[in-house]
Amino acid sequence: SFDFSYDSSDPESPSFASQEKIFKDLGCDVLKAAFDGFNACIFTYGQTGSGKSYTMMGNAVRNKGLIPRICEGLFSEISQRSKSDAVYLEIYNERVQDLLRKNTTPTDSGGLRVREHPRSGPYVQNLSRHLVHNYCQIERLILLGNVNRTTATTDVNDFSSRSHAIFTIRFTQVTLLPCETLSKIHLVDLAGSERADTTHTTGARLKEGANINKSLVALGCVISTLVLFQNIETTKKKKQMFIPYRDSVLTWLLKDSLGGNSKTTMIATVSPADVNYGETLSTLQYASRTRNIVNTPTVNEDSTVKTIRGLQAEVARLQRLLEEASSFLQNIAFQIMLSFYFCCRSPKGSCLAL
Ligand SMILES: Nc1ncnc2c1ncn2[C@@H]1O[C@H](COP(=O)(O)OP(=O)(O)OP(=O)(O)O)[C@@H](O)[C@H]1O
Repeated sequence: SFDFSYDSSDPESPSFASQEKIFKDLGCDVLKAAFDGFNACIFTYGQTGSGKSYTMMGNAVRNKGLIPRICEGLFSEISQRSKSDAVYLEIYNERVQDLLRKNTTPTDSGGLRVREHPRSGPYVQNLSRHLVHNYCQIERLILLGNVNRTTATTDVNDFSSRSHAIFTIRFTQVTLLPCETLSKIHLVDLAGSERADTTHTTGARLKEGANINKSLVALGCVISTLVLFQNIETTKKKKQMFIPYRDSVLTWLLKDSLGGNSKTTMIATVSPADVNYGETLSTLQYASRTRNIVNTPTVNEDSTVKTIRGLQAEVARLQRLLEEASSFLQNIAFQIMLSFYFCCRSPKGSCLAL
């Protein structure tokens, strides 16, 4: 089962799906979620060379992919009261690297450290964050990050991504005060699953391939456990279950997007070639399992803003009560005055009761 299915192998075919079509179907939902105050995520999964980077990034000039189009959409609708910042990282051989600032302080293992905040969740320490005001600024960041990203030539793909890349936009909106929402948009281009016998990799490429596969297995494991978790009915058993998010940096950073607070879309890319039958089947099985995950997206409001709004509602309620009480008192006063008037005007010894 699936929501959409696209064929982009032959531009002459009547069923050909352009980058614009993919954006209209999938990217617009991400924008809507962000403007409504939800977190959103799109990630691509598929074998090496099947078109993940093409779908996410595209050909920068002619055939823009989802990332530049989503950024364009965001800035075309953004208001004066919104602000955005972007981070761009890659996970290369299980190490996190900042794609927007090469000379970051690495840990002993050579990458940046991933930590977890009790409320806002996992984050990368010392990752450079860039305030962006318009599309040109964010486009520059995308291009810089793409230049820094680790790619290499394999037998299957001339520009094969050797790392998982996560481009994250934090989008804050201040609408009628007091209302502030923060949406995190994760746009993820995973490195492709690959078999050494088809890619003919050796040495460093082989090691990269092994690490790529390792984190994709960890992703698969998280997905399977989440599906099991959601099928369990008793809360006690649910509490005993452990979701192995921390088994890889990728799953740890995408914790919210997988079974958490996010509207997430998975794009499975497959090759039309029959030699790839096995990989295609495995990608579709992976996607089919992922579809069973139920996320719980909520609007991300600032807690102080929430408190202020609660207090404002309380003030409004008390004002209403005061108004009701004062009109009741006015009414009583009027009636007393009226009865006094009639008492004064009635014949001696009798009093008109109202
Ligand atoms: N729909 C498409 N139309 C035209 N060209 C495409 C399409 N999909 C992929 N390509 C081309 O195929 C090649 C491989 O695609 P891409 O690099 O996106 O694969 P990938 O899945 O990201 O691979 P890897 O996992 O190795 O990084 C690229 O040259 C890309 O431009």
